[in-house]
Amino acid sequence: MAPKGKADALVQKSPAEFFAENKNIAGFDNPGKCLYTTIRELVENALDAAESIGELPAIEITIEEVSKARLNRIRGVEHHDRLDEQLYQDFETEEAKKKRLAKEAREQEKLKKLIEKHGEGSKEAEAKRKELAAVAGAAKPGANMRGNLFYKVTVKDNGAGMPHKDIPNMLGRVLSGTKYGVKQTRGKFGLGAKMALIWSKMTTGLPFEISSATPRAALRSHYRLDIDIHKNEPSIHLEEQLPNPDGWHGSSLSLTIEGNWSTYRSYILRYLRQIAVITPYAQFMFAYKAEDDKNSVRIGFRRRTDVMPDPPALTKHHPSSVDLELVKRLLRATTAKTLAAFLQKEFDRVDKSLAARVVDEMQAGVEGDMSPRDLDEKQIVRLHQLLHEIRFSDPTGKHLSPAGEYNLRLGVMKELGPDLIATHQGDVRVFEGHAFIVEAAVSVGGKNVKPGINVHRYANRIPLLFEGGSDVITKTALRRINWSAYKINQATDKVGVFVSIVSTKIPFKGAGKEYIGDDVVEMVGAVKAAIQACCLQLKSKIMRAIAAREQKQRKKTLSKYIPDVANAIYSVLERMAGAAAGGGAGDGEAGPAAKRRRTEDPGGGGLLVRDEFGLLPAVAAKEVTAATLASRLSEYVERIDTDMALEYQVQQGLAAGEAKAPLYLMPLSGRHVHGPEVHTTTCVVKLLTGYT
Ligand SMILES: Nc1ncnc2c1ncn2[C@@H]1O[C@H](COP(=O)(O)OP(=O)(O)OP(=O)(O)O)[C@@H](O)[C@H]1O
Repeated sequence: MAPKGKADALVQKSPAEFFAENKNIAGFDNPGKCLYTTIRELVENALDAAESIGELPAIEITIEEVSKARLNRIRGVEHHDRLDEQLYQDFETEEAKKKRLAKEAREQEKLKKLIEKHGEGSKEAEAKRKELAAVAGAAKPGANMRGNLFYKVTVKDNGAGMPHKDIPNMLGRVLSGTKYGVKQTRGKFGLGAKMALIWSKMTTGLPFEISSATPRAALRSHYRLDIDIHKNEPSIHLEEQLPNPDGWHGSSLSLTIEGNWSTYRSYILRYLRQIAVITPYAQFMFAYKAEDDKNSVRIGFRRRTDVMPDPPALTKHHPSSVDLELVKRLLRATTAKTLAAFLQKEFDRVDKSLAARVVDEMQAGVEGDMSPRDLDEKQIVRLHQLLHEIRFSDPTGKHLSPAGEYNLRLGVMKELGPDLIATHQGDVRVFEGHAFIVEAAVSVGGKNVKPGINVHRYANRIPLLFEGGSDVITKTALRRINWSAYKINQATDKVGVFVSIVSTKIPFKGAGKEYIGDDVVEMVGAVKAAIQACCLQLKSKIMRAIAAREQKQRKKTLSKYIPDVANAIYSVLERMAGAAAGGGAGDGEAGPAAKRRRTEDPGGGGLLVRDEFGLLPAVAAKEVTAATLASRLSEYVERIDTDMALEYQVQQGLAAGEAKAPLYLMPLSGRHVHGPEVHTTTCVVKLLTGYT
């Protein structure tokens, strides 16, 4: 607060200072989350860099534990022996220690009792165990002290690399980047890598270590650089260009930060697993190197296809997406000589004749051959209004690069191995002049899937792991889909919902790119439609599965009774055959009727027997036994089952009105256009839809 009577002094902040003070806006909330977000930002840059040159990404991610002692050695800080132990937060008197240990023992005793009463793994025991894990260590003095949690994070890619002279600005100046154009990219704000550097600066003070080479470069750049937060400027510690004899291209970025592996380990691994699902054409090698090697982790997510989606293309601004300030900026920066040429050159969906009509509509003395720079303030305002009032065709969406149903399906199959899966790619839709495409996969069953609806979200092919509750995908999946209408039990079935949205503008809430708001009506509609389309496909699969299950069950039930039924019938037949042989009279009829026998029950019960098939003599001669009857009954059950299955298939085919088309087998060639796939237990049949 300013001293009384004095006004607050005016202070200006650099963007770097602002983000350093509000790092949670960019997803850098606490040490654990910072470790996660650092990995995420570097991995996403690596993927963007490889895809931008059409290279199948191969990415190495290493997190190396750095003890405080090692960190101090790196920083040149001398070893420090404590003089006065009692000064420190982790000091504990003998009495306090005794009390703490006694309490811990009591809690362990309670857990033991719960296990005895409800069993190991029971709900009660697990809840207690969780409670103990949550408070473990928290009661220890000094628990809040920042401990030994430092990590060297290195991410290496085989991407486009960075031009030598641009590296300091790209990685040492907040809000600078190459992804501000109208293009679908994972990065957008020119912030992520610098936030990681700021975090490193705030916690360890160590700089960025960067190696990078562009394709076919004879030299490789090596930088050690830092950021001057106050000036928002790079500060270079080391700059050199080294020979690049093996023609390597890509980047390797390394930072040493404070973090918390144990609390964010599961998020980091989940993130990698999910990015492997949506990017099956990439290879990720992950290594966590602990100081104690037994705690180290190594995981590889192998490339599962060489089919990479076409890279996204740069497009122009759609007229309905521009604001007044952007119109002014475009007018200033354009190389077009006339207003008509400006409209045609700078905007999507504006051809020559439409540009001329827009200029005519400007009126007030504006001519098509007028220079864009000569427009006065009022004319610019008029132009901006017209751009929003005139009906322009929607963007085509050809510049977008969705993962593709093939990749999405492949990723889900490989990671979850579900029992059933359906995928769908929606049409190109538009919001605020930006095209977007929603793709979805819905799976049922699979490994490591919890019962219920498990939502997996992707935006521009980035997995989104946090703030799910407010996200358009989660809300739509949980609240706007009537799962039971598709024969899916929302509570007990293991349902995986994967939704991926790609666009030149993802309406993220916040610079941390954690979730997409639920307030964009167009997006809500597209997400719902994509999930429903998958559910519809699943419904027929599920109904077929249910019918097959019921059929199997029916057969099992019928077969179970066969021995008893055969024995019962046989014993009746045996009695009848005995009675017939013992004096029953024929009915005297001729012809076919001669086969029939009528006999009176020897017991006098008045039983009338008609032996339609001439069975009784065969029974009497032991040609027909209980075993014969059982085998004939089994055959019959088998036959009606096959008949019913055939009947069902025919009805399904007719009911679904499926179009039938001839099917041919042929060798694959590069000219074939891939269509959907048919997955069986032994093979995958690729359907081809034509030639290029
Ligand atoms: N591995 C890399 N390979 C090539 N270029 C890179 C790499 N990492 C970063 N860059 C370049 O540095 C720029 C800045 O990266 P940074 O992570 O700060 O922001 P961004 O990716 O553009 O956006 P966002 O803040 O949304 O992540 C990028 O735009 C890109 O041009």
